[in-house]
Order: sequence, then C-alpha cells, then structure tokens
Amino acid sequence: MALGGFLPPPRYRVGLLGGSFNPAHGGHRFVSLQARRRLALDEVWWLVSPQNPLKPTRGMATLADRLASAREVISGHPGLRATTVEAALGTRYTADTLHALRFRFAKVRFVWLMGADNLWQIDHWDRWTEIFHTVPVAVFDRPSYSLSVTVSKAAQRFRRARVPERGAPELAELTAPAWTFVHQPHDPRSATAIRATQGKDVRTR
Ligand SMILES: Nc1ncnc2c1ncn2[C@@H]1O[C@H](COP(=O)(O)OP(=O)(O)OP(=O)(O)O)[C@@H](O)[C@H]1O
Ligand SMILES: O=C(O)c1ccc[n+]([C@@H]2O[C@H](COP(=O)([O-])O)[C@@H](O)[C@H]2O)c1
Repeated sequence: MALGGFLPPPRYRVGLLGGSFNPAHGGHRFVSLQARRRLALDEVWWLVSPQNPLKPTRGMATLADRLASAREVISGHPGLRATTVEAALGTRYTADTLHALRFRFAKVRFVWLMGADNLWQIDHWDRWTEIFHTVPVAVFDRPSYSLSVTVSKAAQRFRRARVPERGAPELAELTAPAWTFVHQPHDPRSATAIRATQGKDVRTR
C-alpha cells in the first residue's frame, strides 16, 4: 500500500508528516530528521496529500510531480519515506487517514507531526479534536508561529494533554490525547517562498 511492499513490524514507531509538498524542500527534511531523533522514531513517512481540503487546487502541482520532489529531497535517506498513502486509502481528511492507518497497522505506534503553523489552523480541520484523540501529536517550532504553543485554540483545548518536551522520546508510547511542542532552530524555508521565486535559482534541499 504505497509503501513499496514494506510491512512495519509490531511496535515500530512511525512519524507521519502530512503535507502538500508543493514542492518538497529542506525544511521538510529538517523537521523530519529532528522528529526522528527527538521522538526516537524508527521512520518518518511523508504523506503527500492528493489535495489539502483547505487549499485551492489552482497552483497545485500534480501528485506525481510533488511525490517526485519529495523523493528528490529525501534522496535515499533510510529513515524517511515519501508515500502517497492517502491516494491509496482514498482519504482526504487527516482524521480519516489516521483511522485507516491505525486499522491497517494496529501494532504500529504512529505520531502525527506538524509545523507550528498548523497548530494555529488545525481547529479548522475536519473533526480536528478526533485527531488529537487518535494518535499522539508533535508540533515543531517554525518562524513566526512560536506563539501557537500557548495562544492557539488547539493548545488551549488540549492544555492538559501537553507533555513536557523532555517526554518527547516516549511520546509514541503514550495513549492519545498527548502532544508536545518541540523547540528547534528556526528553519525559514517554505514552499510558498520557493513558488514565489520559481524559475530563479532556488535551492530546495
Ligand atoms: N521550515 C519548516 N519548519 C517547520 N515545519 C515545516 C517547515 N516547512 C514545512 N513544515 C511543516 O511540514 C508540513 C507540510 O508542509 P507543506 O507541504 O505545507 O509545506 P509549506 O512550506 O508549509 O508549504 P506552503 O508554504 O505552500 O504552505 C506542515 O506540517 C508544515 O508545518
Ligand atoms: O483534515 C483536514 O480537514 C485537513 C485540513 C487541512 C490540512 N490537512 C492536512 O494537513 C497536512 C498539512 O497540509 P499542508 O497543505 O499545509 O501541507 C496535510 O496532511 C493535509 O492533508 C487536513
């Protein structure tokens, strides 16, 4: 199922970084490597989204092109895997994707990964509180969005489920809801910035 025949063993720890990857860039790779190390994950799977339900289709490259850009940025790193799991499952909403993955891989320990920009926005996602109740969540700091850790609606709603950062290595073992905020050096790279300068000599890695 979009995993190249790989079957994760029981208790395997997998971080899920969902995204448009329009295109993929070094910021995705940086966050994923941070996640792998700080959360003691076996792998990080990039879920290249068929179409973010809240983003316009205009300007969205094809799934094949975005997957190709993800593979190029990962460039064979053994701990990172670019996938089209949502296309294979037929899901568009994260809540559905997480339920389907947990059903399919009942013994895998999944953690939902996202940048701090998405902590601001997640309360607009379909059945967003269900997401927090399905898998542990790790939020990674991002320039301009650090305040999301205290001010966002999601942080406030789930304040009692917040795990101190020192607990990050065991987050994957916890029962949801459980989430942590991971402080890290700010990485300013974004797909928006890359698209704005497309055609010019921009580094995506
Ligand atoms: N530089 C970064 N630092 C922290 N998190 C990031 C960074 N770049 C991307 N992410 C996170 O990776 C996930 C997928 O991001 P996405 O594919 O939307 O890239 P993006 O650069 O945010 O794109 P866009 O600028 O088009 O919104 C999101 O959870 C996002 O917060
Ligand atoms: O489920 C939703 O309603 C929902 C709404 C907006 C975004 N998402 C997911 O959030 C992830 C990040 O999206 P993006 O486009 O900001 O990279 C990606 O996996 C999307 O499918 C999910």
